Amino acid sequence: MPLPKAELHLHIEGTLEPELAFTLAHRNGITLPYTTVADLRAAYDFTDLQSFLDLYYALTDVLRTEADFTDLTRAYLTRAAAQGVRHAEIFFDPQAHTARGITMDTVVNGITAALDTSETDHGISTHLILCFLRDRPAAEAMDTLDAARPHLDRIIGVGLDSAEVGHPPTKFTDVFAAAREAGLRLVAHAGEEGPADYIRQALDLGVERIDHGIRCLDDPDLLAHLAATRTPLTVCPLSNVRLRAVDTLADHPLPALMDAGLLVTVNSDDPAYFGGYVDDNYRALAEHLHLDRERLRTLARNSFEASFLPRDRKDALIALVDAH
Ligand code: HPA
Ligand SMILES: [Zn+2]
Repeated sequence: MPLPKAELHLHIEGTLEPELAFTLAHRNGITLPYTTVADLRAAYDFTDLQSFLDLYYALTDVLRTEADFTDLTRAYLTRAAAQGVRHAEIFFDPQAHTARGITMDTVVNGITAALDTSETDHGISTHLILCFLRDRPAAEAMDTLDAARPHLDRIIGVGLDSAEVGHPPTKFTDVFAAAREAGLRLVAHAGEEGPADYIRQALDLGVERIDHGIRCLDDPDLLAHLAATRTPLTVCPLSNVRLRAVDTLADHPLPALMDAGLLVTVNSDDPAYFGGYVDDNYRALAEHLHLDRERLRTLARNSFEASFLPRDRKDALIALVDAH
């Protein structure tokens, strides 16, 4: 059995497997520009974040109805259970859908219908995090937050994703202040392709976790600050290699981040696109970086520690790792 763990960096749209993409395209009368699953998988040859995002956004077009979002989320939860996931904090990108005329209600109702049965079906507790697309205007992010207000009982926090370079966190200072005012938790992607300074800016927005964050190694003072404050990083090793933020798994900076005293977690990001779900990431690290069992258990404990669960739930889940 895989180690019990939390997944804290997972884009639900990034769990769309080619088979389900074809099923939903057929159901919705959409013709994809690919004829077979193999043909589509062959397009998963990315050179950077943008080349991935182009395909990721193109394929979201098959998601049209509540049932589509429910099927997508159910498929993820089924796979996550087999990977030892006991708690998942799931990102979604409403602007990728509302920009196509799909309503916020359709997206949130569809996803939460699957989350509602996750504890019973899979023993996985869940939280939902709304991400703003940083390459779109800040005013649109504010409109997105307003459109989500009727659903805030189902959304624990907000994040920031999409094309990083040229779209610094400071662009979203007002939106993040409004989200905090609404009682939401804050996270942001920073330091994936962008510079260490974007991590500093994300901290200035008030975020509690940094998604990716690997570029903090370029700034020793920032590294020391992240260690001292126990600010979690949600690191995604297979993603970093596929999007060429890191050359090979053997070169991945995860051990250096752990050795610097950071609260590092391992996550899958967009598993349908990057060649593995969360335990596949743990196993790839074990193999290529020779992480021993105790280091893997530390990563699993960190995943619960870095979650937005209440203290007693964290402790109960950490005890499962200890007993594993
Ligand atoms: O890894 C990512 N980085 C930025 N934006 C994203 N949107 C989906 N996945 C990602
Ligand atoms: Zn991500």
